[in-house]
Amino acid sequence: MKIYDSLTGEKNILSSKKVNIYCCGPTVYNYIHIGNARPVILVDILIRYLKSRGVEVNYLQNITDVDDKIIKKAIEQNLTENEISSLYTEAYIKDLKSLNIIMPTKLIPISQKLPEMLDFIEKLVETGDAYVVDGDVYFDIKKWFKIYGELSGRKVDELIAGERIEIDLKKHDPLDFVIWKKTDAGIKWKSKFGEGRPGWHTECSVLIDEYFNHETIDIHAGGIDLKFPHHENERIQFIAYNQQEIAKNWMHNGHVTLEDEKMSKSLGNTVLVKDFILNYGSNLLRWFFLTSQYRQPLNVSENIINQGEKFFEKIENLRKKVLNALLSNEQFVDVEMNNLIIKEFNDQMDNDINTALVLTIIDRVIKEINKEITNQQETQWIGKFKSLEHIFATLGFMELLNVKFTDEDQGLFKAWKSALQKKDFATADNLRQQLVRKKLV
Ligand SMILES: Nc1ncnc2c1ncn2[C@@H]1O[C@H](COP(=O)(O)OP(=O)(O)OP(=O)(O)O)[C@@H](O)[C@H]1O
Ligand SMILES: [Zn+2]
Repeated sequence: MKIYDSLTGEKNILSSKKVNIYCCGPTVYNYIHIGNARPVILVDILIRYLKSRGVEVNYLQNITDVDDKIIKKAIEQNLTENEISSLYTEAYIKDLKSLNIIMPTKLIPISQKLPEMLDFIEKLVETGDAYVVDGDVYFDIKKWFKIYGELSGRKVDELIAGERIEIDLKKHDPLDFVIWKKTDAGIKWKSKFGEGRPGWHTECSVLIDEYFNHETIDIHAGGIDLKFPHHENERIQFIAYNQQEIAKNWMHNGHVTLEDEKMSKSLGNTVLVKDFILNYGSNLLRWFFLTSQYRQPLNVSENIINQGEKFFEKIENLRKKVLNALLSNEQFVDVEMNNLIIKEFNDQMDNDINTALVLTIIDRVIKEINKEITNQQETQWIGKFKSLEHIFATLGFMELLNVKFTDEDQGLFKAWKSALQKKDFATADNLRQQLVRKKLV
């Protein structure tokens, strides 16, 4: 398959049978909003697709459970940092489950990897890639001027001018960033530099380095907002430490916006995942992300939610029609999935996960099945229906198109039809109500 790489701006071929993926996880000081769900669902769809093509996936995600924002929240709520981070880590995992996310192969709270972080930082100091000033440790960017900025596509002087980087007299260069932070507030660890905490950019580099055995991973995912400085800094540290790239492909998703403004905790314009699911269900959120190319911004609005609801009505109508056809018949010929449809689907997924076009395939196939059921073209529609089931499972929808039933259900259905034929409407009504309760009609 081809994946767009934000570093080179080109679509690279991903042909390996074993794929290592990392996606920056949440800072656990609040519930996640639907913007935060976009990278997670994107990676989930990618993983499900790769697995459907026989690829083995090793997927790591971090939990940032040490951070200034957590300390601030703990002070505000008169709780310990650990209480705050545990509460929101649990909430995050609960959200992942409600979103039908395949859990990462490993989910690591960064607080568990302090010795590894310190080893990493100490080595960077030894090699002259970092320097210590009064208990803080900074990454020294000057050796890396040639490649620093490549990911965000900006030259070093543009970065200095554009980012209004705070003047810090301790730094040798304005672009140097802290990798170990001296602190007297909040959780801290002892180190040879004094008591402190690791910097956020270092946490991801170290986790990747350790878990993937110093190897360049296949895909590094995350929202576009993390490109600079977070990913730029992750990359440069890894290169300094290992003399090789951190990732072969950088996969950045566009922002979810509300009234065309980035949804973000800091701006306070968030829709929480748990609230969205309560109101519209998690399938609708997944569908919402499928509607556009993942690199594009995506605006949430009443209009798009209405469109989503119509989409699921269409699926529900199809499900009932299929059930009716299946329940009315004793036997169906066993038909394989429709290979042409699966190929069309795979082709779009292979093209940098072109889900917007996948949705048009789904729409067309639904129309065809509806028509073929009406015309009783049994062998055709069953193959198409099976392909649709495969596509929905690969996209990670939950309980969609469920047409399972027991012999008893079929007995009930037949009794209803027979009562109708005999014009025994009282019995028919009663049987129908039972079928409705079982969602069979
Ligand atoms: N509006 C958004 N649209 C898409 N992805 C987003 C959005 N906001 C955050 N993300 C992504 O969610 C993941 C988790 O990010 P993080 O926990 O750092 O968010 P955050 O700092 O809480 O964001 P914010 O404060 O901006 O809401 C990152 O990959 C980030 O890029
Ligand atoms: Zn990261």
